[in-house]
Amino acid sequence: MTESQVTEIRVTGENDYGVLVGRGILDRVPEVLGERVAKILIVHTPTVGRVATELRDALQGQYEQVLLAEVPDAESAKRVEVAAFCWQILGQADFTRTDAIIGLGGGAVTDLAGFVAATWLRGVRLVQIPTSVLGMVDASVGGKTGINTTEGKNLVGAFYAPAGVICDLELLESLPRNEVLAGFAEIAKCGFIAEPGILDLLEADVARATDPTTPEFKRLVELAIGVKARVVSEDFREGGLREILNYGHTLGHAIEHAERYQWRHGVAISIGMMYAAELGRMAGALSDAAVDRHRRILTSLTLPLSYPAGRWPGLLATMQRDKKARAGMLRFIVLDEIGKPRVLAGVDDSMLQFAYQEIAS
Ligand SMILES: NC(=O)c1ccc[n+]([C@@H]2O[C@H](COP(=O)([O-])OP(=O)(O)OC[C@H]3O[C@@H](n4cnc5c(N)ncnc54)[C@H](O)[C@@H]3O)[C@@H](O)[C@H]2O)c1
Ligand SMILES: O=C(O)C(=O)C[C@@H](O)[C@H](O)[C@H](O)COP(=O)(O)O
Ligand SMILES: [Zn+2]
Repeated sequence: MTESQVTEIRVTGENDYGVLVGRGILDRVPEVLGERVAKILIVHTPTVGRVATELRDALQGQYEQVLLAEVPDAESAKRVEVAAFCWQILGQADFTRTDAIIGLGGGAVTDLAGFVAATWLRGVRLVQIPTSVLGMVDASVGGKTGINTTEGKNLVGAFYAPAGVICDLELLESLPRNEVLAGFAEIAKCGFIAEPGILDLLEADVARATDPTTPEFKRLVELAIGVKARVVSEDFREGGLREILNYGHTLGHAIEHAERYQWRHGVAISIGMMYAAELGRMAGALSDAAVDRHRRILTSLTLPLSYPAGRWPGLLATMQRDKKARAGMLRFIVLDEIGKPRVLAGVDDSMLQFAYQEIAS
């Protein structure tokens, strides 16, 4: 694929903004930033330093000041000390409410940049430019921003909508293959919870589906963003429906915490989805065939499906801090069938452990 159309997927409801998907589309940044912006802070990781510098150079003549904030890579960016480093730059450069922040990087950076934008002066303009598959299909799209704490994943944050999101598929050229595949955990998630067409595309030819240069890849990115945009448009603040986007995350986040945030999110979520599938089967509805489909698809993406047996007590303790828990009661998203998610609450610990035994290594 040499040329591609620019697709715009809109998030509506409480907020209204577009998610652009195309190739070589960073010239759309000023249009998405909108008028009146004078100063811009581009928050990025070292891995996309060259893109950040080129973007700054391209914007420099058009704005009063364009600054770079290079932050630590991956989950190390999602710490309060790093947010404070960004706040310090904004303070020292006198950023006002008409100035803007650009998040440029993987999901960890867009989560951090979003949180900084939400908190600086109680909210300044934010444009997200995700550079990983996961950032494009999920993290940058729905306005969930946040950082981790010692106690758990994403425990501090805000719902804060961007002015727009720019998914330039050319930026994926430098993304390592294992990161591409980790991002596909969230694409598969959208397939399991709402869009079985995603699963069909993955099953038809996983090599083409996961090759960022193919039309199939672009289609999958658009389908996954479409699922997220539809859900977020209906329930931005997670009053109910939005919880389905957390499929696989109750255990997945506990695994990330157990691994001290050294694992990729998508890798942990893969195990979490396999667990949720087993739980769905035990809760009485999900068929053996659907559970096997989870296993086949996640395996075809070379994602893991199991976690050591002895880790269960620690995982169970961490899951108590999951944001879906209510009054000390854990709640999971499970499927009755592919495309039919629901909340499963009030499950006793023995059933939870029984399901874990199915994925324990
Ligand atoms: N806010 C949300 O709704 C939401 C949704 C899903 C995930 N998340 C969060 O997103 C994070 C995971 O995102 P991720 O998988 O992108 O991880 P990440 O941000 O850690 O990026 C993965 C790795 O890829 C590198 N990278 C990114 N783009 C690159 C590029 N173009 N070239 C070379 N290297 C590149 C990064 O520097 C990093 O080393 C987690 O913190 C997760 O909690 C948030
Ligand atoms: O957008 C959502 O809502 C999601 O749950 C998407 C998830 O993929 C994402 O990992 C999110 O950050 C998890 O949110 P949390 O509220 O469980 O921290
Ligand atoms: Zn996720």
